[in-house]
Amino acid sequence: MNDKPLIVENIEKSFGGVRALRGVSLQLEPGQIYGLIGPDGAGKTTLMRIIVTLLKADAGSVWFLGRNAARDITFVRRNIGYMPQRFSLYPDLTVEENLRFFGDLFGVQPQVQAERLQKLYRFSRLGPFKKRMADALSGGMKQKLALSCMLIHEPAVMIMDEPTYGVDPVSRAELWDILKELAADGKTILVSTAYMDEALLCDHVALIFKGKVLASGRPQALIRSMKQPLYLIKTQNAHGLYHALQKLFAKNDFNLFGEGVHLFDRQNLGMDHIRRKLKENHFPFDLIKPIEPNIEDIFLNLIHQHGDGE
Ligand SMILES: Nc1ncnc2c1ncn2[C@@H]1O[C@H](COP(=O)(O)OP(=O)(O)OP(=O)(O)O)[C@@H](O)[C@H]1O
Repeated sequence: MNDKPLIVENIEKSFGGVRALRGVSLQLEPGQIYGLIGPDGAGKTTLMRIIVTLLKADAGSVWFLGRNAARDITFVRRNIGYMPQRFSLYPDLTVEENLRFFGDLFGVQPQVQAERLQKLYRFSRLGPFKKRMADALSGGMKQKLALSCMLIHEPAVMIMDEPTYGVDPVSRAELWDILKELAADGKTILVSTAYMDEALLCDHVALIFKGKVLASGRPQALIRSMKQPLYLIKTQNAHGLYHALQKLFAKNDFNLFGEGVHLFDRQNLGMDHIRRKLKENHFPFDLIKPIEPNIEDIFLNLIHQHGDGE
């Protein structure tokens, strides 16, 4: 029997006419941080709810530690940690009371709880706030408490739905440090995010869009797989340039970023040729230079290749 932490095979799920998942497959290795990267509505939450047995798939299967999840719901729920997007802490309980509540819920003995609380305080740095009401915590602290509540029964596999959503950058970095520490400790983590920069913090990512995995692999390998030259065209007027470029290039060739436009040179025109064209057409730009793609470039490129996912 294959006892990989998690195998997802060809999951399909529709809500009425909406195909939320169209044949999604993933395989997680022990101790891996596996990122599910995609924009709102890509299907990340639906997939996670199916994995943790809160929702039934229309087709396909989930294997959790070698067992068929749909047939062994109790085993899955006992051994998996799930942190939903809107995690319900008890606002009028303190940090410690929340942790103990979840400890009781998962049947963790009080003396074991006491030990685990100390460990959780250490890495969440919530120790000094243990008597504070959950409601009075900052957004980042609430997320760390939610994560700690999920960890009190020490699950081997964790499913986290956008744990850093809406959290300030410092708390985001702290949460990622915690995930890294957990993975180093042998825990397997499936984490979703809509923040592209977080993809680089994962060992492996699946780029998901409109219910389909467009690509999966190590983030750096995905970046290296991009063979076409990519140029940054810097400008003070990115929107103006973006619209102007529509006259010269196919819409799949360029994307708008804060500092300007990223242009994929699909036709191998070369930078000098492109620079000349921009000047001839009086397009507003400061400079053009070759750049390394980032994960967002890769994602946008894949979305375009798939005909915007349809
Ligand atoms: N209970 C439901 N009823 C109808 N449609 C749903 C339901 N749940 C999800 N959907 C639809 O399925 C698609 C995938 O949604 P899902 O919430 O899984 O995406 P997501 O990637 O998690 O995005 P978000 O971060 O916004 O939750 C969307 O089109 C959504 O509107």
